[in-house]
Amino acid sequence: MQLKNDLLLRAAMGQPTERTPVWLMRQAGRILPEYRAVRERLSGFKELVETPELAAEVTIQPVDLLDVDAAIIFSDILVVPEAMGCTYEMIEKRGPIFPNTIKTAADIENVRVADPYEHLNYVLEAIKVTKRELNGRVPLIGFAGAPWTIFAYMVEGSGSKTFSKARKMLYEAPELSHKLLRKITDTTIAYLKAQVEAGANLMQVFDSWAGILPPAHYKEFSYRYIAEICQAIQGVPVTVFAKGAFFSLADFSQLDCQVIGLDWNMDVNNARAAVGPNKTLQGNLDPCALYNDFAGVKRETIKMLETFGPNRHIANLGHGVYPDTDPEKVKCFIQTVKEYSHR
Ligand SMILES: Cc1c2[nH]c(c1CCC(=O)O)Cc1[nH]c(c(CCC(=O)O)c1C)Cc1[nH]c(c(CCC(=O)O)c1C)Cc1[nH]c(c(C)c1CCC(=O)O)C2
Repeated sequence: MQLKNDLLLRAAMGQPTERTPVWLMRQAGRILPEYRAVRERLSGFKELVETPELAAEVTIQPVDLLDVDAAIIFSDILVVPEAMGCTYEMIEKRGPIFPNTIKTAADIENVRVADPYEHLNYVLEAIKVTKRELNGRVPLIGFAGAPWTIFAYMVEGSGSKTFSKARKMLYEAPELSHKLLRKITDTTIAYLKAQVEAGANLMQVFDSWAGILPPAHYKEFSYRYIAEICQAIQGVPVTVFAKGAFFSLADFSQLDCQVIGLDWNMDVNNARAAVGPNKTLQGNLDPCALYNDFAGVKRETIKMLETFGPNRHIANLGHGVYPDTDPEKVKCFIQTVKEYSHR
């Protein structure tokens, strides 16, 4: 079906656009009272993720309420380790916990390469329902975690300041680490391909814990698997967002992907110089800039747009929007991008 608004896809491919497209990481979620209303009726986060009609409903909320240029399928990166046999629990106000972490060679042996059609069909169904209900209004973004970030959760068992258990495994058992990363990569490639087949228009790979690795480890245990994923996903643009991986931006220029996401620590001019002219950059306003008054939100947003310039840019925050952000400030950010970048 022909999209009525394909700004995101054209900007990703480096084609000219009338203005800069804009969406927000974590736009579907707690910033919207309408999301919280759906969520409160349910037993928990997982019921929402696993019920395609409800996942589609909250995926579309930001399109209706915030007027963003893309929807992102409501799910989580942690559905992948769950499909591989490591279930997670989402603890209210604390985050995810894995009751059984990966510790030994036998644990890694027991992890399976998941078939997305068997173990993640609820996400594929949610994509199909969302595409039908969006009716071509905006593109739908599919996503997965990068293998290293998924590995970090499977080994550590929860979020962590240091992820020292996960990083320790890279030193103590590099071959075993690669064995697990191999299984995660194979699952992720099949999963992303299935999302494309279900109708998603662009894929984003989240490497949320990229920034905790030394550059040499990043290259060996993360980058190479991301490169493989990029090569395997054809037919839709791919965005790689590796939070904190400023040291790898020059390597990212070699990836078979169209868009590189920048976090708010990254200097836009340095990033452009490292990545080169042939990729679109996405980002990178500090999520805290949205705690400003309206004039401040506008000012910071315009500053960001001027730094990136009009071409090969997708406006976004440098990470997910914080849950206590006023949706009116989010709207101000979006409207400012639309008005200011119009040409
Ligand atoms: C690391 C990571 C996770 N999940 C995700 C990442 C990568 C991006 C990033 O770095 O933020 C990705 C993610 N998680 C969620 C989405 C949905 C789509 C969207 O971006 O709008 C996406 C793209 C829903 C969610 N995932 C989660 C929520 C909040 C849970 C709730 O509604 O009760 C939502 C809306 C929970 C979650 N999920 C995860 C954590 C650490 C937490 C707890 C912290 C938090 O609450 O933000 C793992």
